[in-house]
Amino acid sequence: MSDQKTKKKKRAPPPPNGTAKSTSTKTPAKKGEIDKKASLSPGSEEAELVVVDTPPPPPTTNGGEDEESVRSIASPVFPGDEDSGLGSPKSRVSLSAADISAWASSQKTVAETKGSPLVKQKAKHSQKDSVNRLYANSAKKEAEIMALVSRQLATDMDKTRPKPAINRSTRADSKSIKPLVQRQKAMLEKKEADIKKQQELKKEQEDKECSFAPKRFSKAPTYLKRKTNIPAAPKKVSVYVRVRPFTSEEKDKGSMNLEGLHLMSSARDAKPAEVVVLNTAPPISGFTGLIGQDCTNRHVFERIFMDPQSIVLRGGTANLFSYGYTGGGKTHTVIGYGKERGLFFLAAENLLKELNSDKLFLRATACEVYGDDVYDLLGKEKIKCQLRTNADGQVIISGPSESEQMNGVAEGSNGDHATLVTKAAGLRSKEVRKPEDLKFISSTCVSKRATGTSTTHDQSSRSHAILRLEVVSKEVQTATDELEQLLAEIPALQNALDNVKAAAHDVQFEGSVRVLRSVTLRESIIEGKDDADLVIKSLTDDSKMTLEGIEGGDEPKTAAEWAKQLEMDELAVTDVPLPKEYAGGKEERETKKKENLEEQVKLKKLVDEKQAQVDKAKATLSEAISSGSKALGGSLLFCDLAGADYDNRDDAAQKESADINKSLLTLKECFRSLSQATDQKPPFRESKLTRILQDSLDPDENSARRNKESASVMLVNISPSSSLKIGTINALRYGQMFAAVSQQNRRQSVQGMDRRMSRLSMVKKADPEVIRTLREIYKTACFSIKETNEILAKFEGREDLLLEKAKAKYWGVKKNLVKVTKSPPKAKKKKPVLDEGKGEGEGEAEKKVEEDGGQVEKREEKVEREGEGKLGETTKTEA
Ligand SMILES: Nc1ncnc2c1ncn2[C@@H]1O[C@H](COP(=O)(O)OP(=O)(O)OP(=O)(O)O)[C@@H](O)[C@H]1O
Repeated sequence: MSDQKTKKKKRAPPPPNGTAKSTSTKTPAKKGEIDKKASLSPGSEEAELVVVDTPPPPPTTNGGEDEESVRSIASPVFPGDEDSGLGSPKSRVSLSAADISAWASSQKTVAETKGSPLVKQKAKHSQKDSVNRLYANSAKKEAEIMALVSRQLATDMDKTRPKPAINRSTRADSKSIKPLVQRQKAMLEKKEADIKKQQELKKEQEDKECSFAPKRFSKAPTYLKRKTNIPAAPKKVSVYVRVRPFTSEEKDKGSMNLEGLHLMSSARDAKPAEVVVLNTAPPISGFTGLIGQDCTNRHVFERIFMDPQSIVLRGGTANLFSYGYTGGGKTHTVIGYGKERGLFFLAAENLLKELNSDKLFLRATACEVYGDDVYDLLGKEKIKCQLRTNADGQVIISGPSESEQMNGVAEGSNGDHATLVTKAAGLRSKEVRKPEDLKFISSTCVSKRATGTSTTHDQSSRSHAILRLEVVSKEVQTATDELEQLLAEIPALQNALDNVKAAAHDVQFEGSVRVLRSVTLRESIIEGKDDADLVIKSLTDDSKMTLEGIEGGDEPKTAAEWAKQLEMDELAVTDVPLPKEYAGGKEERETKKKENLEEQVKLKKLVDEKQAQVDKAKATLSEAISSGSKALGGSLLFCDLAGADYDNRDDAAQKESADINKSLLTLKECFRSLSQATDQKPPFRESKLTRILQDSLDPDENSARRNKESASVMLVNISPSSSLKIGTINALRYGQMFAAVSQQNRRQSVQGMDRRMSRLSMVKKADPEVIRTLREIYKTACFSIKETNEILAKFEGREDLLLEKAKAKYWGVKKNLVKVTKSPPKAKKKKPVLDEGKGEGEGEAEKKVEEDGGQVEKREEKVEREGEGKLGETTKTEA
């Protein structure tokens, strides 16, 4: 920056009473600023401006055996050259020696130009003119090259074939093309065979994977992430109805069967429409299956839960929901009575048997959601819990919090920072090493559930109970506990640090005063009141003020008027803190400030140390998991849902029903979303029940689960008794809604998903060999890497098709299906137009991509039409 330009910032003059200190009035500039200014020599700013409009550097030659004749006229860019620092294609246009010297002199002229903006502007214009002239020359020459090369190629290659897009840049001499094509044809045939073989092998491998999930979705969880807006694969959701037998009480009362109710199990392979549960008009049907009165719990387990449970062995989740009115048989099915063990027991027994390891066991937790509250059911008393979301966005259920003294942190010197760690324990858990260990759940949890009067019963379950069993090992358990302990300490330490930081201000300042201060200083100094500040005595409504300690200060003036009178830069009204008064004066204040700073440093160190420990604990946990069984982290979830109500009861009871209905509807919407391929997130956040279930139903990418597979089964438990008709029909209708969203969406999405998956699998699995071959073809056809990349991006997921087209078009490899009309598309006439906004190369690349893509798409259309037998006039293969 020139010296004349440097403006001096003036400070307020010392007050007339002479109390002003000679404190430096200079604004401390930031380090970066000083460096920047220091590095700018006079005229460097102008030099920077010149760079913007600088034409391309002199041409650089590219290697190649047969290209001398072409290269002497043009110096195009080829695949592999883009890293050579040549810049955009525009900058690579060939220039003659005269052009170069003209360019160099214009460069010099401009670089030397300094002084008034008008001169600079003029220099820039003349430079621009010269560059434009150069480009116009180059474009003319380029057109000549194109014509030459096109003619040469036409004689060498099939004349009926559309000309390769060699119009802008070419390296290969026309003579070299024929042998090259032959060599590459041979190479290509070999590659084709290899590619086919590899694809077959891959397919075989994929088919072996994932025995439970439908094969077409088996790979989905690994690369279908919602984050990338790619629809997630539908999750397996099945909905069954179980009809229980009459109880002895019902038999004694002579209860009648509900008319039209099917009591026998449906065939395993029955279609949902065939699974009629109740013959009403219209019939209640559409379920995955009906489990009749003939089935024991073991039958039920084997039919509906054995398969989903196999996911747990791979670290995934299997969820069982039971729904129905009181007396429908939920507890009988899930927990079991007497000798008839429930699915909870049978699943755990089966899982432990399958795990077959002393090192692995299950960790059980149990909680219930009642209205808007969550309770831990496992233990002597029911404990109210909180739902919170951790740093990873995962929902954590935490019990009552406890505070304890933080290690290594003493009471702060001012007594003003936290020294207690507040930790909230997670849900209480029990180890399950053998199925009998589950007994405590039936004895404690079930009895503690909230019950109440529903429309039909006085012992209706009014809460949703959630029981979980997770596969763990001692190492994983220890590492998890340690990590949780450390994670609980970090917020407490951070709080302590924040408190000390906040106290730093109070140690130094007390109250504030309104002053008139230079705008520059206002922004750069946040210190308290400075002796040089102009203290405002009064401020009027029309922004005029009187000042203290200034001659004539009692005359109200605006900030601008004061600035003018005092010959200062812009002034502004600012509130500044007042330094705190200590008995020991400034010295004591400085000591306090120093102590506070030391405290901050100490706590910051502790936070950093704790964070390092957390990282280490995470690594330990991760190591414990990865070195252990792949079943680690797998879980079983059993959810006994509260029955929905359709009554108009009053007050609390109605609110209770509303809460239940709301959460059930949200659950249904989540099922709907899960069972279809969508990039929409299921509405988990809309109810506490679904928030808790989210990580089991649809673990997202932040989930700690190693395997994010999950399968859910909804079981509607009903009584056969006609006396419970209303409750039974309501439960069935509710279940039918779940079944409908699951089946219908599944059916719909299977086709869509098939298409998407086949495309996505291509996107994902684009064979490197195919890509490499495509690159070679485009390289031979003189496409730059940039152009090639654009074409590949445009045809992402359809590389195989592109390969066929490209082979046909550029290598003359005949393709049975690919046909073109008699007249090949006319090559677009190139215009050597150069606009400032878009470089020539860019425009051409776009055109070429469009052209290529357009042709391929047109031909695809033809092929499709041919498949329909409508392409009678098509006569000639492309080659
Ligand atoms: N499949 C079955 N076979 C024989 N008895 C059954 C069956 N299902 C349920 N029962 C009996 O029906 C009665 C009610 O069952 P259960 O207690 O499981 O109902 P529930 O839906 O859990 O009710 P609540 O919602 O009140 O807990 C019990 O006496 C139980 O033994």
